[in-house]
Amino acid sequence: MRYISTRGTAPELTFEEAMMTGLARDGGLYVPADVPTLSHDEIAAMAGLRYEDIAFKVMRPFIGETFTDEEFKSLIDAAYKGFGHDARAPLVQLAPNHFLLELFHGPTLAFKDFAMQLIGQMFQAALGRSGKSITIVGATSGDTGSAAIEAFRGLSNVNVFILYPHGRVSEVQRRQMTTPVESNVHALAVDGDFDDCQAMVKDMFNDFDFREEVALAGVNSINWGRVLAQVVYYFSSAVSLGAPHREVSFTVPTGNFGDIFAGYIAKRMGLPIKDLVVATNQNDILHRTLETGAYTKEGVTPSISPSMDIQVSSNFERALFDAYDRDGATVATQMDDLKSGGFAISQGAYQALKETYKSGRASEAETSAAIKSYVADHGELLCPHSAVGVHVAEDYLGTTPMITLATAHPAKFPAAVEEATGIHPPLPSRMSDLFERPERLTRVAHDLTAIQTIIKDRIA
Ligand SMILES: Cc1ncc(COP(=O)(O)O)c(C=O)c1O
Ligand SMILES: N[C@@H](CCOP(=O)(O)O)C(=O)O
Repeated sequence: MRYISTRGTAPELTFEEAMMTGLARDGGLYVPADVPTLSHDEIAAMAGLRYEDIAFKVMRPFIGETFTDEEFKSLIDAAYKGFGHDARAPLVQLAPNHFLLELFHGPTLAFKDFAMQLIGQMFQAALGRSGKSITIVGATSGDTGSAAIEAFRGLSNVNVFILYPHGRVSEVQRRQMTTPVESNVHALAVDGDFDDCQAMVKDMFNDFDFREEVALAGVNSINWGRVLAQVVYYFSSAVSLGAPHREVSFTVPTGNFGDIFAGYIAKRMGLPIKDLVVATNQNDILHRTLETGAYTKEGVTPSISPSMDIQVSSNFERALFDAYDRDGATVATQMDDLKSGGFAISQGAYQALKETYKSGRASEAETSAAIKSYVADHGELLCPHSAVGVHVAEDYLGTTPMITLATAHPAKFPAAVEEATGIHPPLPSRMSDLFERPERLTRVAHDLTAIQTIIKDRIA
């Protein structure tokens, strides 16, 4: 299995190389040269299996020779053993044809744990073999950062620096990043928004001297391993509702487009998915793009679903690459145009995107109303991101079962949940002292060179 860049000029890599490399050297994102498929019988045989066993069957074709089967199975088992639910990703029925996929039973209470816990295991195995040390630099709107810190805290051969937008993550998210005591984790509060943080991380990858000097690695969804691990729960949930014998649809609260792109990969692998619905909050660039064919940046407006406050949606590049029949030069040109405000997608590529993705948006009022009505009518207390999902999904309910992804636990966003319902969602007991733990963070300006200096000084 080889991996190629969405911009067409970086070297082809193996799975292990792509995982450890992060961003391609031409600025693109790695994708598999060919997407492997699973037969109807292979998918049918997943019925009744443990989540871990489905994970092995789904991911094995992508990893080449990186791990033996036995090694890979034990990494998967280790990744999910700390989850607070035996099913790992349980399905809850909301209405006759509407289901909620709870992805918040991992250690940091968001769907990021599914990929980050496994990436943590895979990185440790690969670094153990090579004897190397690395510096992970990540950007977060709240959840990737806490999941990454949890997965890598205390490791002697990994330093983790997380850039988050100061004042724009929830207090629980911030404390999850700032209270771990291990000296290898560093929370950097940036004066800017998530897009600024993500752009600086990509700039660090494009600064080849810095990249070599600190042995830079990425755990954002830049990293193909992140997307791959998220493909699994599309299979586990669809199979539990009768796939491959019947179709299912998914609605996915979307920001950086990694999660819904994982759903698209599941479909390419042979899972019978009817609709893949992109659900955005008021920062609705993806919905507007799918409505108009023009990707046009506007400012980010802080919302009650802060993890989706994103305008430059990293994995949309992977979607464009396929929509343009894998023409890396065209993708590179469009990504250049994005720096100066946006680009128009060609008619053929736009049609391809429209055939693959449907979309909708939830305003702030609609999000709050969904939080309120789903607890009142369905007994399900939702986080604001999941509420965006169910609100949008309602427009697509029909005869095909719809699965909406619940991407975070309501207790990560207590202010928005309490405002909508009057209910204060409690944190699980293992983190009930989160608000008593001392915080450790560094305030930084939106200044790439200054942040690179901090990173170099800290790892020296
Ligand atoms: C809780 C939550 N929901 C939804 C999203 C959007 O997911 P993606 O960036 O993969 O589109 C994020 C951030 O990634 C998130 O943290
Ligand atoms: N919402 C994310 C943003 C980063 O997304 P990623 O999937 O590329 O890591 C977050 O919570 O940080």
